[in-house]
Amino acid sequence: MTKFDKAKLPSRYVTEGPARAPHRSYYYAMGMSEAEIHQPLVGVATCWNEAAPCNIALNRQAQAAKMGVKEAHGTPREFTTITVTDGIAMGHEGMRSSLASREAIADTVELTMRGHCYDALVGLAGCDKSLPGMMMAMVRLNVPSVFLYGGSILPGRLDGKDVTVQDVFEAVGQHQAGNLTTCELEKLEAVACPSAGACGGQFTANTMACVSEAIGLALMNSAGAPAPYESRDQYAEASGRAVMNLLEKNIRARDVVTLKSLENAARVVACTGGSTNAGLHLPAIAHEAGIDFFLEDVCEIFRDTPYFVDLKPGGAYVAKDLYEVGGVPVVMKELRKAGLLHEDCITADGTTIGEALDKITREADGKVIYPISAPISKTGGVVGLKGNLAPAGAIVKVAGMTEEQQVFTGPARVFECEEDAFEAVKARSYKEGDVLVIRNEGPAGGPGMREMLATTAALSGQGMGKKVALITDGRFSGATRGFCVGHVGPEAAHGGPIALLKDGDMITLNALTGELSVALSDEDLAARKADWTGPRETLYASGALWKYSQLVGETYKGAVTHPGAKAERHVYMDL
Ligand SMILES: CC(C)(O)[C@@H](O)C(=O)O
Ligand SMILES: [Mg+2]
Repeated sequence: MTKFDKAKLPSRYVTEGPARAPHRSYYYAMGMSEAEIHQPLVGVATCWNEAAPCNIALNRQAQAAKMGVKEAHGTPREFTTITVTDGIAMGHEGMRSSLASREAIADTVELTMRGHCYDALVGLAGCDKSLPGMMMAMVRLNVPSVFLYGGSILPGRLDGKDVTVQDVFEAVGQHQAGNLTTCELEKLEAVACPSAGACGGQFTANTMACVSEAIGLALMNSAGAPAPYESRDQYAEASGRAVMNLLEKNIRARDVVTLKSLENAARVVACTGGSTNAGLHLPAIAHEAGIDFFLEDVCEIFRDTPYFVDLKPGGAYVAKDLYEVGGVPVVMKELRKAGLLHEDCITADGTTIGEALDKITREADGKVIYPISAPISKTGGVVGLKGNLAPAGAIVKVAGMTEEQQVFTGPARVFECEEDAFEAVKARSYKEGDVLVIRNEGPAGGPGMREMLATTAALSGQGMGKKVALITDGRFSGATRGFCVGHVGPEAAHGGPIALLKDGDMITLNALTGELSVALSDEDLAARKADWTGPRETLYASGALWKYSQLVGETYKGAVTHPGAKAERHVYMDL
């Protein structure tokens, strides 16, 4: 006997009454028993595929999640969605599909859930866009939901040192500069990524994995264990049981994701020196709940959050090291000590964050996680900027940079797209002191807001990462380092000031005061705007990317494809 009142669950539309006999026939066809058909139906969405190591371990974990659902008298129904893997899409046209895939993932999970009237959702994801896409679907549907990260990759080992894919991207620059032989490059590429799992530093996937715990959608500590560890499967099973508990208590995704829990998530991004992409994904998740939590709100949190977790790319350690010293819960305990955490938010086990943290006995180890009272730096590893060059804001990761390195003035060197900039970097046709400007790479103008690790890593690899600055209306990888300012808004395609820059304009970037400006008066900018010939024509006149370019909204609001949506009028069946 199930303790769930099926008459109140969405799945009754597909399993109950004489009119649903044909529907039940399909379930019998898949080997389900009568009892299983009449239990709650739980969608188990995974992003498993063979595109990249990030998602390859999800299938195993999904089976464990399904066991957990079954143990708690639910019937799991597994389904998959798409992914685009940034590491492989990087540096070419393919990267335009990346951010657009976040929306496709949210949409496909939503449509599958709606079409089959599932009652709850366990979502497993392992890569940069699949994590926020899955969380967006949970908040959009507002069903009882538990998120589970697929886990990070193990670090590679070369010449007695841990290495990650970041080293391989940067090795391309060393190779271009003649400081690395082809043979050495090949040796590195063969060992840098030794297992299943998402990129190992505090890059975008691990940043969003930390967010999943901090925001409350994932069980505490579930993000930490690397993908190949079968100990992850205990969390998967527990996630399956947890979603049934939430269903019983009718705790839904929007009870968990609130303004306060978004603030908790932003704190964790800042104190770990996380990916600037969180400046897009947190507003996008908030948007699904009808909450205005824009880039400037995220940056406001960053401003007074100490940076105290020493992770790559700014710092020394990888996700596995963080896990070994206690993971996100220990980080959150430090935030709590400084009064920087809302403890009353709900987490995936149905208790509050404060209650969940009370059960954690470990303390900051002082090496990977510093005590918040003696942080690496007093302000966040990620900073927001504004000024006459970015009236709608911009974002930069400063983790690992000294205060002197966070102020830069130099002449603009303008490129109309990433390829032009990469070629110039490859040919070393730029100078120390330049501010490289890459425009027409915004969400609508790219289209797709490409991530530019190939170019920024090449600069670092050439040893020029600290000698130039870079600004763009596109975005950066979590593995990008150097003074690289992204999300400059409004984007060039919308006629933002970045579209009006000319070579030689003097640009000032100041992460200490939060300024991004160009030495042009309002009159100068207005005169240039009057002469502006309009957005550059993109390559895409049809298909998914054209559709995306037509629908996508502004960067500071998360580059969502339905900026006018009214989440407060949301319906999922009659929940
Ligand atoms: C390839 C990476 C490192 O995953 C990157 O895409 C990121 O955003 O962190
Ligand atoms: Mg990425």
